[in-house]
Amino acid sequence: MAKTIYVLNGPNLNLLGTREPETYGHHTLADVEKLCHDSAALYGLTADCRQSNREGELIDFVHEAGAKKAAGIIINAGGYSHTSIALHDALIAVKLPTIEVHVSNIYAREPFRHHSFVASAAVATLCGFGIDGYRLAISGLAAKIGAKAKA
Ligand SMILES: O=C1C[C@@](O)(C(=O)O)C[C@@H](O)[C@@H]1O
Repeated sequence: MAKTIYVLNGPNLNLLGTREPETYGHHTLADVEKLCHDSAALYGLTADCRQSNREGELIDFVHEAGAKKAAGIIINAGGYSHTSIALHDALIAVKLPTIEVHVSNIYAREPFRHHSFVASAAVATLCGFGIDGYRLAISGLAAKIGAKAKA
């Protein structure tokens, strides 16, 4: 079974910790990535964590995950969630189980955040749990792919 999950974070998520802490909390991207490494390890999986502020680079990461036959993708595409048909198409193209994450509850925010192009390419979306959403997403992905928790 494939062991690597790609954890992709999009634009401005490198600013977690200092960016609008009232909305996104005080945890940093480094905290997110450590949480993902630790959460994946519980299931014998490895998290390959990437962040980019560029749409094309995120698409390249999705293609790479597909080419390497990764076990799945966890993605917070940030603002591109609401705009990027190209990212949606890339996720559909690689056919990997994908879980969408948002730190904030996008449905309790401005109407322009209520639609996500990523959502329709994903198995599930988690939003509003803060950075714990990444841990929950990895747990959900592990269940989906049949990766059992290590004793
Ligand atoms: O950049 C982000 C972060 C976000 O994806 C979240 O994690 O809550 C929500 C998006 O609407 C926003 O553009």
